[in-house]
Amino acid sequence: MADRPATPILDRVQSPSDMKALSDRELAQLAQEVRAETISAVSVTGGHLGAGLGVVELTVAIHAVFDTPRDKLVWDVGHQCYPHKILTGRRDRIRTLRTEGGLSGFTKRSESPYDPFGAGHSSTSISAALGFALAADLGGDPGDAIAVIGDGSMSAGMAFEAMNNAGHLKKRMFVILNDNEMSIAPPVGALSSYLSRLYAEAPVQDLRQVAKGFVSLLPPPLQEGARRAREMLKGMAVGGTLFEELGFNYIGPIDGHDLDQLLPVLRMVKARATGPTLIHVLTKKGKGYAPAETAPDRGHARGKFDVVTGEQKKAPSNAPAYTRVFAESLIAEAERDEKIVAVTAAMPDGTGLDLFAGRFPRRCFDVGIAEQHAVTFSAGLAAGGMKPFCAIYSTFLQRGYDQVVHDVAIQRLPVRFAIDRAGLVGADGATHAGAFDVAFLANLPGIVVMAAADEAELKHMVATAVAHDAGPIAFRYPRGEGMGVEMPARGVPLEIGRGRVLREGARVAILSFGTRLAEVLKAAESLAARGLAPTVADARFAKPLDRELILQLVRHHEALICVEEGAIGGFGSHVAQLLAEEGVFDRGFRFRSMVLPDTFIDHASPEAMYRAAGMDAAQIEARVLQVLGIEVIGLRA
Ligand SMILES: Cc1ncc(C[n+]2csc(CCOP(=O)(O)OP(=O)(O)O)c2C)c(N)n1
Ligand SMILES: CC(=O)[C@@H](O)[C@H](O)COP(=O)(O)O
Ligand SMILES: [Mg+2]
Repeated sequence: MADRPATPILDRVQSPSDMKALSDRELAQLAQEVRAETISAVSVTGGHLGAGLGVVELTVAIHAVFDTPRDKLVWDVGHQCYPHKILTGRRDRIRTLRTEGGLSGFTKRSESPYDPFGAGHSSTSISAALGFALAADLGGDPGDAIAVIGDGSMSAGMAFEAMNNAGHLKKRMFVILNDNEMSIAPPVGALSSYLSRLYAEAPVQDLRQVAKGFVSLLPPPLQEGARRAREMLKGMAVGGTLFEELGFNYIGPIDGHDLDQLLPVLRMVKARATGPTLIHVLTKKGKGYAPAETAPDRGHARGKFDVVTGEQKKAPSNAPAYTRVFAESLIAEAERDEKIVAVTAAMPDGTGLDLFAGRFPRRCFDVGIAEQHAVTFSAGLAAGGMKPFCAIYSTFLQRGYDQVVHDVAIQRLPVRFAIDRAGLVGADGATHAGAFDVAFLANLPGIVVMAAADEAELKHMVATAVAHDAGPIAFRYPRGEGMGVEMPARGVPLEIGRGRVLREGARVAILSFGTRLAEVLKAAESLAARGLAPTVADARFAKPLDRELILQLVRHHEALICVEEGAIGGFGSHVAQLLAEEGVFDRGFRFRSMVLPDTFIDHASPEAMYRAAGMDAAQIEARVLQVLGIEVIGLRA
């Protein structure tokens, strides 16, 4: 075993510039130290583990060979960026990952010059890197542009839009395809099979022409490595690839954990490549940590864990998670209705459709990271007579919005949208907030938009969606555990457009939409203790609104306050529109709409984020007192 350096090399690396003087052997040692640091950090904070472990050597090699941050390194999704953050001056804060005030779990421009482009959603890196490459070409920020994109993210249409354009523009840029044969779940799709064939047959683009003579260009210490690369390439077959057809130089596949391959190839392409170049690296998600390597999801996301055993320290919950309630409700409905089918965009576990697929393998479709396709595919299923449940997180549904409008709503096709992760999601921060779905859906003619106030309501909304064939219908529910309410034996379809009054009060009515209801009821309790018990109602529907209920609340109260887990333009805006149209404001009626603030809220716990958003029980109470003109010291509305 090579004698280990007395001082960890990582202690001598404050930034990538400190890596330039390291030998290849020292870089290999550095990679091991970065891997250990990544495991240690995530054991403390929780977060995305497997993807980062899979790119440790690649991260070291890129920062050793390229001149970051002058060269722009753009990570796709960004969930694999923890080794990158450790090597780019953030090691001292790496144990604040995904915590309030701490480092983001994804790349973020405002966090570091080494994060030239933010991420969180997949398949954006090639587009962004191409932008940087053209900017440099046109006299903007100089430097090379390198996108690192996974095999799963490569399956999204946006990645091929960018490849198509890059191949056309023919500007020098680099795409490193990190192929670990994993998405969150095992990858699906023809592209995944194609990539597997690429290294089964090992056809590689013959770079001997590029390799010829470049050795003399490199400084002597690097020439040996370059010779090895040339020898290695000599042994590889010549073959055409899809990527070359798109105008890229293709190199690979190479072992993404072998610095003896990575370093000379990256040095070579940096020295000599012209035009767009794709380097296909093979890696293992979770590499170097057995509890991740052997896990079905390869350690994609983990709570805090014990490094030795890999055991997660997750507090047991006494309430079913909303996701599981959705899945179990849909399974129960599908037992009775063979028209029910389900669609996910690469998130079977996150949406709970892995449970549905286990029961109905032929009626569940994972289309890969392809939300646009998922929506229109669902529209096709509906047009073909099925009852499709398109289960997509609120934030990821943003990617398929035109398809919702153009292919579903205009044709009034009965697609059922199961919108999980509605509202603020916590550690994933602003890129994953489910803040906008009500705003971008409820304005569509003919759509029904619901929000579950608790897990029992969610079960009824699944039944409601099954029964609704008149057009598109969406129901939203948050990430995490339910309220622990009593569950009905069976979901019962709700009357479309009907809300419910939960407690009668006076002077002020609070109309809640979604799971803020729990905080509203807490606020109501506190107000009752002041002798100011408000009426509390659950709207259930943002579209169609329960006009009768709303106007009744107006008739019997001095003021109406709406509360929702969404940005402006959603439920409260629709109520305001109704009140305006009914001339309610002409009579000086007081109305308030509590929505998420007009800002992107950084990662923290969901409770802390809602507090920052001004939407916890105390702030709801303060808003009621304020609208009644009652000033209470210390209560911030
Ligand atoms: C538009 C979008 N849809 C879904 C996700 C959820 N997601 C995060 S990582 C991931 C899998 C990415 O697979 P790959 O690109 O192969 O990276 P790996 O985790 O294997 O390193 C998915 C589906 C996302 N971030 N963005
Ligand atoms: C990186 C990414 O986009 C996903 O892994 C996402 O973080 C999953 O979110 P949940 O943890 O809410 O399923
Ligand atoms: Mg992958």
